[in-house]
Parts: sequence; structure tokens; C-alpha cells
Amino acid sequence: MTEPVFTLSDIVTTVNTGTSEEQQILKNLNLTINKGDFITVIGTNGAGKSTLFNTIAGNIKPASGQILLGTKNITSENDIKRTNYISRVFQDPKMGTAPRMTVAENLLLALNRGRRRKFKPRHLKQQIAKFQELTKQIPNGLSEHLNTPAGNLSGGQRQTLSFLMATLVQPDLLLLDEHTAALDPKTSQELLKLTAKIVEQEQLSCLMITHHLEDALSYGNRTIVLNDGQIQSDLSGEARANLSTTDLLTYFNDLE
Ligand SMILES: Nc1ncnc2c1ncn2[C@@H]1O[C@H](COP(=O)(O)OP(=O)(O)OP(=O)(O)O)[C@@H](O)[C@H]1O
Repeated sequence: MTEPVFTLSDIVTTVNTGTSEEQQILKNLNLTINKGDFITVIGTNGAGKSTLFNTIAGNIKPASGQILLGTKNITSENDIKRTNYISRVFQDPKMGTAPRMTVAENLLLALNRGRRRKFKPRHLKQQIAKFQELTKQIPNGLSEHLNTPAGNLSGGQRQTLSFLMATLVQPDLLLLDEHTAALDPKTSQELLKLTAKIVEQEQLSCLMITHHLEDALSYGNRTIVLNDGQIQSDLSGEARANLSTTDLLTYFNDLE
């Protein structure tokens, strides 16, 4: 039986509230995310995808509506508190890692997420073998750079590190905000494959924004189409399996 891990009910998100520029971005949006759902999110520029993620992560407080984590109402919890159970990977490889800390130190930081633990060199030593295994999963040389500061990594290596950090301690919800868009095609596909592997292995619940319709259909078990601040379509099962990218493109164009 499926159980909701995250529920958005009647979410209204406005920007520039109280000014003449006030604008409703999310318009009574409803979404239920079940345990193990890997949902790809598509939509035209300005449809509200980033605003949806900002609302889920607590960066923007909705004007109305309710956000539930399981059965717990977290609508008023701030973004910092939500990092204990929501992980996010951004498009920009520079976000999500500490540039002056080494790869291994960054991973240790991620391993200690939500725990009050002081940083000690012996803790790092205890984890090195694990970190080596973890980084070896992708053939981009990250495993040979455990002692390199994150700021000196290539974009692909740094984004892999961000992704591994986001999933090292299992989050209740993983948000992938076009996390492979800034990478070259080969590196992008490698990271997408690693994403699918880890999401499945760890049975993570995940939302992934993408502009690649092929990726939107080939990864995950559900695709939602966002249009003008609402979920226009929620595709899964046979309906999704039978859809080609051409069908989806037509569909997509109909929205504009
Ligand atoms: N802080 C803000 N102030 C004013 N307008 C905003 C703000 N945040 C978002 N918007 C507007 O809300 C709309 C939705 O933006 P959002 O970034 O969520 O779209 P998106 O679907 O992620 O687009 P893209 O694919 O281009 O990244 C856009 O019209 C945008 O200009």
C-alpha cells in the first residue's frame, strides 16, 4: 500500500505581497507524494517549478494552504528546520558544497546532518573507505580527489559531490532542481544514471525538474506537468508508459 510522505493542499504562493506588484504564482496547487515516488517535473519557463520547490523547502511561506510531512503539519516550519528531512540539489554545482573543505570533509558534514556532532579527524578516518566506495560509483575521478577542496573540482565532480551529500543520510524528500543541466551530455547522463540507482536503492521519494522530455519520461515513475502555477497533468502507469516525447511535446505546446 502506498503512503503519502508529503502532501501539499490548496497551496497559494504569492510574491511581492502587499505591493502593486503582488502576483499569485502557485494557484491552489495540490500534490501528494507517496513513499518511493520518483516524480519528474516539467513545465514552460515561468510555470512555477522553482517556486514549487522553494515552497516545499520552506524558502517561501505559502499565503494559504497546508504542507504535511507524513501526517505532521510543517506549514510554518522554516527552511533551516526542513533541511533535516528535505535535501535539495541545485543546477549550479557551486551550491551545496563548502568550497574550502575537502571532498571527504564535505561528505562527513553531510553524514552528520541533523546530529550535533563535533568535527574530529578520527571520525574522518573511520569513514574514508565508505567515502571511497561511494564516490567510485561514477567514473569521473571524484574518488581520487577525497583530499581535494571542493572548490577545485570540475563542475561534474562537484555536482556529483552535491548529489551524494544530499542522499548520504536518507532524506524524506529529495528535490533535484535541474541538477544535471549545467553539465556536458556525457557527465549529465552519468549523474542521471547514478541518481536513478540511488533513488531506487534507497527507496527515496524524489521530485526532479527537467527540461529534457526524454529524461522526464525515462526516469522515475510519475511525471507532473506544471502550468501557470497549477498541476495540469499527473502522469503515471500505462498512460505515462505509452507516451512518446512527441506526444509530450504536443501536450506541452498546448499549454502555451
Ligand atoms: N521573487 C519573485 N518576485 C517576482 N516574481 C517572481 C518571484 N519568484 C518568481 N516570480 C515569477 O513567478 C513566475 C514563476 O517563476 P518560477 O521561477 O517558479 O518558474 P519556473 O517554472 O521555475 O521557470 P524556469 O523554467 O524559467 O526556471 C515567473 O513569472 C517569475 O517571474
